[in-house]
Amino acid sequence: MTTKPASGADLLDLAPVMPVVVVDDPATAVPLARALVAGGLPGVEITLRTPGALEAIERVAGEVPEAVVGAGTVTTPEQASAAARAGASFLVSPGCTPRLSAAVAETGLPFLPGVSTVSEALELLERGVHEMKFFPAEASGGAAFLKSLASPLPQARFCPTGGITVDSAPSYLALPNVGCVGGSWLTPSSLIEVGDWDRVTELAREAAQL
Ligand SMILES: O=C(O)C(=O)C[C@H](O)[C@H](O)COP(=O)(O)O
Repeated sequence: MTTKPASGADLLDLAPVMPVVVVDDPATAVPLARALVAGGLPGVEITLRTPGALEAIERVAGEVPEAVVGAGTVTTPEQASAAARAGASFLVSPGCTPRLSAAVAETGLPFLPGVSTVSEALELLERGVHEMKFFPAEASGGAAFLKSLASPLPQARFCPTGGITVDSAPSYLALPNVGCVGGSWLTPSSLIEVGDWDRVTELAREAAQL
């Protein structure tokens, strides 16, 4: 059983990569999570973009205690509470609004709110939130943007996500203000559809060593 993250800082320190997954068939979520854990990546962010996502979270939470399963693409207060009820251990959003923050606070779960500008990061820092997702990372300036924030906002730490690959991940991970990167490259739908869990484990192993 993996220790559950208690804070955003714990999430950033879990592993170098947070796999971001789109699950169409909830039955695939359990072998998928096991494959990621076998490769050395305990975290799995299941995006709330498909009808089966909440069931997938529920199954992983119940059947894969070694995994740390969370919900991604949390964009409404209702999704935040539904994900918590399904057993999510953390929540991730591509952005952040006051309503969403309030709903997430009620769940008591660690949360990575998304930002893509300096002012958004400053606003979170003002509220005492130091760990954030940087989304969409590549489209918003990539590693160069985050590098520029390290001096003026040294208290902010990021999980950049969006367009990152195994090749571009090291340039982010080398920065002092990056804890981990998020990405979907470990779990392409082509592998999920055919159930090639060994390949997912290989990709996870490669990512865990970044
Ligand atoms: O769903 C969310 O909460 C998001 O913010 C978007 C995801 O993090 C990205 O879609 C993952 O990025 P890719 O690795 O480019 O696929």
